[in-house]
Amino acid sequence: MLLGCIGDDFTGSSDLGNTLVKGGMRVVQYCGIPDAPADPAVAAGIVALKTRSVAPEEAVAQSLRALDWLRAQGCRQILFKYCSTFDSTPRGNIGPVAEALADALGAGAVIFCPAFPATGRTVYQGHLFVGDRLLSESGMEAHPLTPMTDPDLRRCLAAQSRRGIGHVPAATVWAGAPAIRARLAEEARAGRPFAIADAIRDEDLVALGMAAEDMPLITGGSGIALGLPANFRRRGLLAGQPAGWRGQAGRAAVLSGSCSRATRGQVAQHVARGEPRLEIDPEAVIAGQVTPRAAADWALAQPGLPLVYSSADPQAVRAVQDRHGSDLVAHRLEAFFAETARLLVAGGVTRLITAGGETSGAVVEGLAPGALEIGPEIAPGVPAMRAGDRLVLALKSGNFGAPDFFAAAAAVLAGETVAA
Ligand SMILES: Nc1ncnc2c1ncn2[C@@H]1O[C@H](COP(=O)(O)OP(=O)(O)OP(=O)(O)O)[C@@H](O)[C@H]1O
Ligand SMILES: O=C(O)[C@@H](O)C(=O)CO
Repeated sequence: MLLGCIGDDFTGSSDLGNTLVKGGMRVVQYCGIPDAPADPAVAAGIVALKTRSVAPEEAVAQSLRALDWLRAQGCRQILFKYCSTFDSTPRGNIGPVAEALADALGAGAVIFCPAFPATGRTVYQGHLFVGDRLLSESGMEAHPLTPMTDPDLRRCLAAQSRRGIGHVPAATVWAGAPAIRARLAEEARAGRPFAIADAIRDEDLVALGMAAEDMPLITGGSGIALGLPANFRRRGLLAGQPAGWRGQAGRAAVLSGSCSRATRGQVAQHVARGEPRLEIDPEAVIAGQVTPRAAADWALAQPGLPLVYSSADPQAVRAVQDRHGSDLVAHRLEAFFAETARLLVAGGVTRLITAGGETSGAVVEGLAPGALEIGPEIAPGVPAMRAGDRLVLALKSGNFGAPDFFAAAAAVLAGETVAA
């Protein structure tokens, strides 16, 4: 294994896998820390954790265990993947995890760059933008777990880290890898080893990756991996391309617990196409009036692409959260979707599509597939994945995908090529 990656959530880890596969690496995503050695043919291994919003101490402990396993596989470089919207709280977990990894690896200067231009996330003057809005005006300021109210990533990181915070401005990034390296060294000498790097185009991320070639640790969104496969290729450590994707025939189904604007648009499109759908009322789940068994039986009896969804608009979400508390609602719905997924797979579904980071995490933990082989891209940030001989998956982050995402995912999972 050349590159060892630690992801702070499951869908975000598959987003990173997507970037690395497009760069020509064979990539496997491990759901949790494996207890056996990796297949030696894997070029990049991603240990997917669910550490984005747990206590910092827990996130650090799990990340260090993941690091130990990755180092035992011979990795030459470690990448810590977090969200392209820098999802964190004033306590963490980006700062504390990065600090612990930097200490363990003896890393000096460390790049921090969540930019993902293909999905509108760019960093300029140390500030994070989503499209043409600052992060703090993008909707992320109202996130239920990790509200992002400060778009200045230098201040965000300073609040959750004991290291000095530096900056690599866009003009330096545009000057190329040697200039970036010089700036990082200068920042480290001045006591600012954790450097927020500007990046507004893919080329900027490639230049940052090239500059980080000899660094033991690099951190960012999936975009920060854009330049890394070429580093290994230049050194003769990586050759060829991963084996072609083998699609999976058989029944498909979609489970959506994401309430993001993008997902609600995808649900609306699915409904408009006349595809079968079953809306799940959280009240009915909490009262035990709707069961996973009933939802799975309904889906298994449908032709086409059945969708089971609780996706709802913000007012409806708030109303049920006000009645029951957001933790209880989330917990019940996630358990509902995890059990429905298990029943669907047991009932013969071979292509499963899930929407929402937490929802997908619960489903994957429920299915316990161990390792997921990353396949081709369905949409920016979302790859097809194989989980063993009979099951293929697509795990969609809430904000990703075009309105026809569900149909596109079912087609790619079946091995069909779809127009980009
Ligand atoms: N109708 C609903 N009312 C209240 N909560 C809901 C409802 N439907 C889903 N939820 C809960 O809302 C949360 C949605 O989070 P999830 O991470 O799955 O989606 P997301 O936030 O859109 O995705 P991402 O984290 O990838 O951006 C889950 O905990 C889910 O159980
Ligand atoms: O970086 C992103 O935006 C995604 O991979 C993700 O982590 C969403 O939760």
